[in-house]
Amino acid sequence: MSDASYRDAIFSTPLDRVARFSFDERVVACFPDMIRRSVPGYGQILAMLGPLARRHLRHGGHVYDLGCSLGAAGLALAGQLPPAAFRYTGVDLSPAMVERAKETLSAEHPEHAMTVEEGDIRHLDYRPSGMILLNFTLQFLAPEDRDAVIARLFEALEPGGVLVLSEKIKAADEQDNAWLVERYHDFKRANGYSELEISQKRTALENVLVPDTLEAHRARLAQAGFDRSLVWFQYLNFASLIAFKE
Ligand SMILES: C[S@@+](CC[C@H](N)C(=O)[O-])C[C@H]1O[C@@H](n2cnc3c(N)ncnc32)[C@H](O)[C@@H]1O
Ligand SMILES: O=C(O)C(=O)C[C@]1(C(=O)O)C=C[C@@H](O)C=C1
Repeated sequence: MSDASYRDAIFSTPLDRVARFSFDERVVACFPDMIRRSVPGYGQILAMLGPLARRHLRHGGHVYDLGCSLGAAGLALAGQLPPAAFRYTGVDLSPAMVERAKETLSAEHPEHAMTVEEGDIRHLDYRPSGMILLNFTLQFLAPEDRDAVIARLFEALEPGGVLVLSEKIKAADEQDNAWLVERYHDFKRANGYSELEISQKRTALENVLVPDTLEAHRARLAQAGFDRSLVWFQYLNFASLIAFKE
């Protein structure tokens, strides 16, 4: 199968200097395994995209998947909806991700209208869309860039459109946050990651993945113009929101 991947062992040996995390060739090669073992609820979130599209996307509408990585959301939609139901554009900044995503989508779903392009979601010339997915992508943008991107997505959405925003989050209360982070590390241990892997990955993600609180996300969505938003999924410090443009 074209999405077969290696087991993630990137942080398994001691590194003299832990480099900033980046979506390079090594990460691409093990990404399906990494994200499945590192993001609580990842599979459940993907499994709801088809049902959400059935409810909120008009037949044949356009879907953006921003920071699409290997196109997992596109694969999930194509597995659940017929080809005429939607058109899909995946966008990612990492050339290695884009190359693999293109291969996978065309090999597995040649009958679906799905394209993947290399681009920076901060500077994209957005076309009108009925559904926009940001599945664990906004967290990688510099905090000061986030408001403008969400505002542009609101503009790009057609009336009746929805934004699905999945993110690693932090709790406003320090004690609650510490508990969630510790249980998240337990989740990683249960999925086979060692103490060394957990701590080196944590270092690599410092100042690269900067989580917001759910309150900050909802305030940003409201500020951008979204009429309503709600958290439809949460598993430890990972959550998914849906925001509606009336
Ligand atoms: C955690 S991954 C997303 C996972 C993916 N959405 C999924 O469901 O499997 C984050 C992705 O965002 C991409 N990314 C980060 N900053 C970006 C930007 N400014 N523009 C486009 N893509 C970006 C990264 O290259 C990476 O592939
Ligand atoms: O491993 C972590 O600590 C994570 O936060 C998981 C996470 C993410 O949330 O995007 C971080 C980087 C990889 O893209 C895959 C998963």
